[in-house]
Amino acid sequence: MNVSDAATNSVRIAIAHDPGGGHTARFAEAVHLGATNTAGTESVLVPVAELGSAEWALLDSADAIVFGSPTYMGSASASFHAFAQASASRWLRQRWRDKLAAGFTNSGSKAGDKSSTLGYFATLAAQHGMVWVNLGLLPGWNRSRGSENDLNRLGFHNGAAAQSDVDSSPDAVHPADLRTAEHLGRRVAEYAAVVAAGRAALASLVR
Ligand SMILES: Cc1cc2nc3c(=O)[nH]c(=O)nc-3n(C[C@H](O)[C@H](O)[C@H](O)COP(=O)(O)O)c2cc1C
Repeated sequence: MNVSDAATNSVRIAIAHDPGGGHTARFAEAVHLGATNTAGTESVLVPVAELGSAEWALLDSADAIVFGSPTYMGSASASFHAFAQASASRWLRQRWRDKLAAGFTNSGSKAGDKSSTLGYFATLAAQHGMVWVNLGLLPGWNRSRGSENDLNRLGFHNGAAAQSDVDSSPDAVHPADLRTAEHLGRRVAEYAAVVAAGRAALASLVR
């Protein structure tokens, strides 16, 4: 069992992300908000460029890890890939096996090859034996009465995707994308609680 405490139903989510130039940091904070606003959840933001032993321990003890990065050149950033490579030490012992995983990304174009980044996160999670939590939202902004303010306005399924104009400041990120990221944080927190409760129930059966 991870840090979740079955007695208090508390679960911990770690958001392993590259804040990029600031836009992606806003979405990491939104995922964090969605998770912390879910009863019984602790959430921690872990910037992947600053990993010391304490930060690795946070990841090792989390019930769920949410991966996040800007999309640069059609994939996660170099900084995120360096983190993924460094996580091979965990992969070798399958240290993160059976944790939940999810992902989010942000890029300049509406599509912008963000699917590649989210797909990469899912592959990274699979290599670690983690269990992928998708976005769980129907696509928004795809009907005559739809609007860019719809949740999941960009229509992704594998994770939360955001678009920020390349000449905009991080203060100007799209509110619908922030709400979509918050939704992901909430969804991961809810599933982490379900898994923790299920494990506790199974453990009590075999006692
Ligand atoms: C090196 C580099 C590569 C980029 N590659 C892409 C890309 O593949 N697709 C895209 O839509 N935007 C791309 N962009 C635009 C960024 O994804 C966009 O500006 C994003 O909001 C940056 O987020 P950040 O402020 O968190 O770094 C790229 C930007 C840079 C600097």
